[in-house]
Amino acid sequence: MQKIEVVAGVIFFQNEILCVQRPKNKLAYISEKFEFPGGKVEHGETKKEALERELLEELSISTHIKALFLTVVHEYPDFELTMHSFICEVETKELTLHEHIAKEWLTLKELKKLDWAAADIPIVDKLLVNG
Ligand SMILES: Nc1nc2c([nH]c(=O)n2[C@@H]2O[C@H](COP(=O)(O)OP(=O)(O)OP(=O)(O)O)[C@@H](O)[C@H]2O)c(=O)[nH]1
Repeated sequence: MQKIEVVAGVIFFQNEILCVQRPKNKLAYISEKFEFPGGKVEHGETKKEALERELLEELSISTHIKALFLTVVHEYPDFELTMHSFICEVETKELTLHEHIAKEWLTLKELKKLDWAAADIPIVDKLLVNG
């Protein structure tokens, strides 16, 4: 099975976290799901470099990447995903959606109301436990 390695940012502005919605996709299980922004690590890049690049490309934002939060390995029907999530901070909510179709800034207790990609659920759960 195809393996994909992805980095994703859990981006805080004060006590709110940025959640972004993917566009429609032929794979129903990721189509229009919410996720933490990021993308694939390219050859020769560190994880942090990949995340900085993806956040600039997808959202036109620069973030302060603080620490690795959780690595999730999830088997989707068509590929195996390894996703490294990092806690990040921004100083402004200003951004532009270049690929996603919607965004929400939510507090921890609001996160569960969204329809998350399955691989993101362990990240959401850990955020809720850590409070
Ligand atoms: N970035 C990101 N991808 C996720 C998350 N959860 C999740 O299942 N994925 C899946 O990981 C895969 C890679 O994501 P991506 O499409 O953002 O990567 P990318 O921008 O480098 O892709 P591309 O350049 O091929 O379009 C997608 O199939 C996506 O559905 C998440 O929270 N963040």
